[in-house]
Amino acid sequence: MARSLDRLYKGFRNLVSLSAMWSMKHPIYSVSSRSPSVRSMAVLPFSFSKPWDFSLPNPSWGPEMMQLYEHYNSMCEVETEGEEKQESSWKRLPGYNRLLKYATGGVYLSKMIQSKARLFTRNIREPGAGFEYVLFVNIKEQKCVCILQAGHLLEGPPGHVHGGAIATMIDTVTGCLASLSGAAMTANLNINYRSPIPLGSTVVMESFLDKKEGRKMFVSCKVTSPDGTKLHTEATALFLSINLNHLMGR
Ligand SMILES: CCCCCCCCCCCCCCCC(=O)SCCNC(=O)CCNC(=O)[C@H](O)C(C)(C)COP(=O)(O)OP(=O)(O)OC[C@H]1O[C@@H](n2cnc3c(N)ncnc32)[C@H](O)[C@@H]1OP(=O)(O)O
Repeated sequence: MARSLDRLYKGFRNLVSLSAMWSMKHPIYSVSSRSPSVRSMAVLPFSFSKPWDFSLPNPSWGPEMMQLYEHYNSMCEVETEGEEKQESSWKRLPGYNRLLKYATGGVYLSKMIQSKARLFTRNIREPGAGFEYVLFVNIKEQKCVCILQAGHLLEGPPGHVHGGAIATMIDTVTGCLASLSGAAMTANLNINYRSPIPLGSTVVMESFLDKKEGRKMFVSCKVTSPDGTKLHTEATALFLSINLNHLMGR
């Protein structure tokens, strides 16, 4: 089992390169004109044979979410300098509800633990109802950006996003950054909620690796409005790299 876990984590590391391939195979929906009624009726074409990539646009995505997606997605494209083609340091990460299963071609932790396990942030099937998000990473700059559209099932204070839902997404974005070079777990997460996030709105979450000391990774995160003028949330987190056996209680 330890060997399977090692293979599994190597698979996660391959996600970054896999993402480019995946986006070529799955053309983006046309979402230019959207009304709320169209959004609520939209149904994702879930496939039971192929993993569904939740980080590609669906009809529930509003104009701000789409605009930001297109902005970061265009930065993932191959850069050309004169005749030379250079791979961009930005990558879009595909988003699966069983990340480890689909990232590793069949070897997955969920099955070892429980076949019904699903990634917390990807388990609401109604498009637009829960966490609609896409993650972009810049390995060179050790930076992760998440574009989040928070759906109506994430309500905390009336009309606004629950603080726990915000914390979940901060943990996801910072955790993704910390896990790029190996498995890591959150040891500490400090959050300052500066201004409430309206339900249905889109926010930008930027995460940076501030410092690395042995197994410790100090990561920060900032949640802002799409134009960056309004600060919603700030956070710092400590992640510790782990041996995957840690999760198996060894
Ligand atoms: C995971 C694999 C998946 C891979 C697929 C990737 C998918 C990527 C996308 C998904 C994204 C989602 C990401 C979600 C990420 C979570 O939500 S993880 C879930 C929440 N976190 C947990 O449940 C962790 C529970 N805690 C633990 O398991 C253990 O306490 C830890 C954190 C692993 C640390 O234990 P340990 O390895 O035994 O470390 P320990 O020897 O106690 O301490 C080492 C050092 O760290 C310091 N330290 C430890 N804890 C703390 C603390 N809380 N505060 C300050 N310092 C501390 C110690 O003081 C010590 O310092 P030094 O003396 O060396 O200077």
